[in-house]
Amino acid sequence: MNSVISLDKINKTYENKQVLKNINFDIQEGEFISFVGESGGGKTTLLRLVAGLESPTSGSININGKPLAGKNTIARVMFQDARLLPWMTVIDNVTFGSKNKKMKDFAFKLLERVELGDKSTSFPQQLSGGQKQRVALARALMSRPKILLLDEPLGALDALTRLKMQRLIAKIVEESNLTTILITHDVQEAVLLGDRVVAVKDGHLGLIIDGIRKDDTRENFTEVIETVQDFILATSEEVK
Ligand SMILES: Nc1ncnc2c1ncn2[C@@H]1O[C@H](COP(=O)(O)OP(=O)(O)OP(=O)(O)O)[C@@H](O)[C@H]1O
Repeated sequence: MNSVISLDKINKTYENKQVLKNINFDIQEGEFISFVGESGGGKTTLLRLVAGLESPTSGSININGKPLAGKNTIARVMFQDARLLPWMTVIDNVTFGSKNKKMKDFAFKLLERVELGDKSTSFPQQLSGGQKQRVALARALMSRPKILLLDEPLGALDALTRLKMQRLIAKIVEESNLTTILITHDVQEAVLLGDRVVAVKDGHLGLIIDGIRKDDTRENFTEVIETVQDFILATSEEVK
């Protein structure tokens, strides 16, 4: 199988602080990888490198076998805040204001997929937090990316909305065969959504474990969550 994302001996240093340490990791097409771990462990930095928003201090990132130079054009990022433009309607936020008929038709389809078909002419301030994130998801899908990078996108949502969004993201990612990286502080979310769950420890990929999407018995689910939680808690104590 071909790796869509391949990280080879990645190091990243900020102002003498080494944030990522010799990261080697391959992600296959259509895989969903969850990164969890202590705050400041380097998860967002890793995601920014894959997005091409920053470069590694050393090592290489290959996307579909080619070295990444500059912005990753087949990836889109979704953040904790939806970052919608308040003066534009929902549909214009998705099309970036384009009046092109084909783009608008596609944007409408995407809004239907995120169950917001009836909100296309609303403005962001008329939407709930979950609805805003769904617009952000539709906007991320507008350029038909192959890679979706999710930086704690559900972090600000209430528990029930979060559960609904998790299901929606899982469905859309599966349908579109998107290769996905999710950063989350929620271990349950990481295990539920991820084909693999990676606990990031002090700049290293500490624990790598299969999620439960393909093997979902309740017993296994609890076991996987506990393993990840134990690892993260042990990590925090060591760091202190
Ligand atoms: N642009 C920057 N300049 C200097 N230091 C930075 C920069 N970006 C990140 N860092 C530092 O790198 C470390 C890792 O940050 P990063 O945001 O990747 O961690 P994280 O695991 O995503 O944390 P969190 O879960 O809190 O978002 C932190 O110590 C942070 O202060």
